[in-house]
Parts: sequence; C-alpha cells; structure tokens
Amino acid sequence: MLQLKNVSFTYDEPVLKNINMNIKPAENISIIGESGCGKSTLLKLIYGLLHTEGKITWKDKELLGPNFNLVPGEDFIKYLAQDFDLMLPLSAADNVGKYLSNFYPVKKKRRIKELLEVVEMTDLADKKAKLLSGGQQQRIALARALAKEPEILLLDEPFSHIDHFRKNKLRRKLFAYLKEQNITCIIATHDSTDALAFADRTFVLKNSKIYAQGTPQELYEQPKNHYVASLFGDVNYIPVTLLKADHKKSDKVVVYPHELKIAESGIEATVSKSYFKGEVFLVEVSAGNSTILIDHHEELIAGKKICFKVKDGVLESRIK
Ligand SMILES: Nc1ncnc2c1ncn2[C@@H]1O[C@H](COP(=O)(O)OP(=O)(O)OP(=O)(O)O)[C@@H](O)[C@H]1O
Repeated sequence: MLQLKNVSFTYDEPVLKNINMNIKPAENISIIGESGCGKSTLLKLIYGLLHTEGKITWKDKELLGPNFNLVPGEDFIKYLAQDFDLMLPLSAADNVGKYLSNFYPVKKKRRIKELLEVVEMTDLADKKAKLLSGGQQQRIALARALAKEPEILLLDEPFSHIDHFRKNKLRRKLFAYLKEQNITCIIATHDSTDALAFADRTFVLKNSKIYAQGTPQELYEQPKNHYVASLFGDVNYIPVTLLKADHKKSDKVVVYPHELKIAESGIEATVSKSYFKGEVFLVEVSAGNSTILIDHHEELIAGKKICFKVKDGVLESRIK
C-alpha cells in the first residue's frame, strides 16, 4: 500500500494541504484538477524530489524524501516528468536501455525490444533521439521509465505530445501492461479519457485539497458539482426550475449534453449555434436566462425554435 498521511507542501504559498491517500498495489490512480492545482507537485513529493511535512509510506516503509537521501528519488519508483529528459545524441533503443545493466546483454536487448513494442517504436529503434518528434520522444521516455520494472510509476501528462490516432491504442496497451506487471501507477492528467477509461480511482484536487474522489464512473455520474463534472468535458449547469416548473428551491443541476434530447414538446429554446463533433452535433441553445448544450444527430440553424427534454432518470438521480 502507498500511504500519504497529511502530506502538505508550500512553495511561496501553500500548494497542498493535508493530503491523505491509500493506494493499493497495481492500482491505477488518476489525479485531475485545473492547471496549477498541484498535481505535479504531488508526484514530486511521492517520488522524493520535494520534502513534505507529512508522511509517505510504501509497504509500511517510510519514504524519507530529499532531506535524507543523498540522491533524491526512490529506486523502485519511476517518475516521468513533463520534460522527458532524454539523451538526445543516443538512439531511441539506447535511451530505453540506458539504466539497464550491460552484464546480461541478451536479456537487455530482449527487454528493450519488448518495451519498444509496448510504445510502438520498434521501427525507430535506431534513430537518434534528437531526430524524433515530440510525441516519439515522449513514447521513448515512457519505455525508459518502465525499463527497470518499477513498483510505482508516476506519470505527469504522459500523452500530451502524442497524436489522438496513436494515443488511444497506446493507452490501452500501456495500462494493460501495467496491470499485467502489477505496477502501481499514478497519472496526473488534464485528459478526461485517462481519468475515465483507465483509472481504477480518480482524485480531484482543488484549493490545495482533495476535493472529490471515487471511481471514474461515480465521479462522472454523480459529480459533486459543476466543477467536478466540467473536468470530464462539456457540461450544463441548469437552474432546476427551468427543467421542473414545480421545483421550489433555487438550486442548479449538472446535466451532460448527451442527457438532453430535442423533442416535439418540452422546454422551449432557441438555437444559437451548432458545433460538429463527429458522431453528433453539439447544439447551443438559449432557454430562459441559460445557455444550454445538447447533443443532436443533425445540425440545427441559428434562430430555430425547438423544445428539449431531460432523458428519463437523470434528474431523479441528481436532485437530492
Ligand atoms: N518551483 C516552484 N516555485 C514556486 N512555485 C511553484 C514552483 N513550481 C510550481 N509552483 C506553483 O505551485 C502551484 C502548483 O504547481 P503544479 O506544477 O504542481 O500544478 P499542476 O496542477 O501540475 O499544473 P499543470 O496542470 O499546469 O501542470 C502552481 O501555482 C505553480 O505556479
């Protein structure tokens, strides 16, 4: 178990205050939150680059941090920072094998080949790192982080430079590999797909604290509020009275665009814009004083009068 007890950190101002987490071996955790909320700082504290007031333990052994370790960082943890820190004159393969022992050359070669396959870089194994694109460098840095079979892998925005086409396949491959190898992984991310599809649990950071936590499904389906829901993409925050005329309180409710449907009757609205999203159009409408986003199968022209409804069961599950 990786345990964080009252982990706090201050640069000029407090960035993290009393963070508590219990993470099981082989769990995949995502940390999400707006830019500057302290995600990278938390990874640096766990790795041992920064010293914390609180206590961090792995399998009941305290990780003492940089004030006690001559070389900051723990051997059994690999930390992939946002700058990948590759040896640019070396080839992709040599970068992956950089920290592997030369004592068993056949084993080393096999390991490099295996990792290049995980990150789909086999074809570029001999190319110098300085000649690789940003996304290719990032994939090599990922493979290098995995090379010495860490017990814990800390990833800071690991797919930020990788194109969409490759990202989804790479993510599926990487996270399957981590589960297979029982590697505990904590990923700091802006990308809701990392948090939704691949994490066992997600922590939301805000105002220096853990603001919400749960399985991705719990956080998405029952978001604590608009802030948490908006980390997963477009979301509406609608006065309940607009959706339910007999509602007495002045509260608002989170409704995702796919939870609304354009119908023959319902709440009256005027279309202001349609955005092409691939599978659907995101239709922006105004109703009362609210601007609302609705997923719809076809484009609607600005000025068109429509009616919409909330899909069955959504309001009942969100209104307390
Ligand atoms: N070396 C530093 N000295 C002073 N302040 C810092 C330093 N590094 C980070 N900060 C500040 O600490 C806060 C948290 O930074 P951190 O990089 O952990 O956020 P983050 O959530 O990872 O952001 P992003 O998503 O943009 O990478 C920010 O306000 C940042 O400006």
